[in-house]
Amino acid sequence: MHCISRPLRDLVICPNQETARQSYVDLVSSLSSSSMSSSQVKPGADRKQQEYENLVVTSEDGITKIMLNRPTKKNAINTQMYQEIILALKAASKDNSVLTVLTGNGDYYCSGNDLTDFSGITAGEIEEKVKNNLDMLRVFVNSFIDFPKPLIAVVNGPAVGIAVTILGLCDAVYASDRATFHTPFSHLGLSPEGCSSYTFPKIMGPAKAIEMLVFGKKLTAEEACARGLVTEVFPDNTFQKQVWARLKAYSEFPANSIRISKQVIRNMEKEKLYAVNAEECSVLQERLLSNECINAAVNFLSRKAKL
Ligand SMILES: CCCCCC/C=C/C(=O)SCCNC(=O)CCNC(=O)[C@H](O)C(C)(C)COP(=O)(O)OP(=O)(O)OC[C@H]1O[C@@H](n2cnc3c(N)ncnc32)[C@H](O)[C@@H]1OP(=O)(O)O
Repeated sequence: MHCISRPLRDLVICPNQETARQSYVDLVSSLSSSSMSSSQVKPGADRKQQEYENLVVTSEDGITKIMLNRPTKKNAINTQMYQEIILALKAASKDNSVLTVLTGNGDYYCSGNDLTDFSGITAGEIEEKVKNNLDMLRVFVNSFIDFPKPLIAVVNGPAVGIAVTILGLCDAVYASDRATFHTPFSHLGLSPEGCSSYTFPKIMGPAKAIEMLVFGKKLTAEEACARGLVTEVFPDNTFQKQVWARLKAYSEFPANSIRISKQVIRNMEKEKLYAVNAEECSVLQERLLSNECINAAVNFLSRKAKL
């Protein structure tokens, strides 16, 4: 026989409105007190700090903040930082926070992939290094695709390369009016990653996506907002105050409802995004070994070229 809990049974069969109302209250409180599973979140008041080499991660008022922390290198993402972001996202996906925020320390949001990553290795080692890095990139991008609760980018300054493409997998993007958005892949002999070959045409239409991803047009924050990549732009002098007040208000919404609604909106696309990510990484693996790319990296390292 099908078994229903006492408050629910009372609710279903009770003829008296008053008793029914009380039973409903009992049911709701029994659900919230006893059956909160580990995958459900409740807004936490915890504040914790885990040590990373290249990130500062804090949790407060239901918001976990992951701050890229290599300001002297414009927050360029090196191998260790990729791995730390993967770990920080994993931890944030399981913590009590309602929202997770990515931001940068200093004047840049992020200058993209660390172009010195391939320096100091021999010609014989390069193929293996590229393969390992691309395996890591695939896991990195998948951790954005899989992230179970709203992931918000607080873009405090210029963003380059992978720091821009990954925004297409974020759920909201708030930008300072000082921020710019630049994907100079062709300039570097590279090709799009972060699922941008799929998300950007969806967000802004193919012609505008090609202007960015193929021809490397750098956008202002207002232009990125007009194209739908950025949710809202704030004046730089009030940026932090306004954005954090907004996020604090959002973090007070019912946590499970927010998380489930994000998943309903995003989950439908997951399989497609995994496939796009795998294809982009496979194309990029060849690109990274091309003369076009090696020459661009050498030019940057020998200080002959920057953006
Ligand atoms: C894991 C798999 C591989 C994935 C590959 C896919 C690629 C994705 C991408 O992200 S492509 C984009 C790569 N990024 C760039 O091309 C930016 C390169 N940097 C610049 O052009 C400039 O540094 C700048 C415009 C970002 C800033 O210029 P400026 O304001 O004049 O500052 P500096 O150039 O003096 O920079 C200060 C300091 O930071 C170092 N730095 C900046 N960006 C990077 C970077 N991307 N990689 C490594 N280092 C970077 C710069 O060299 C300076 O260091 P120094 O003080 O000289 O030690």
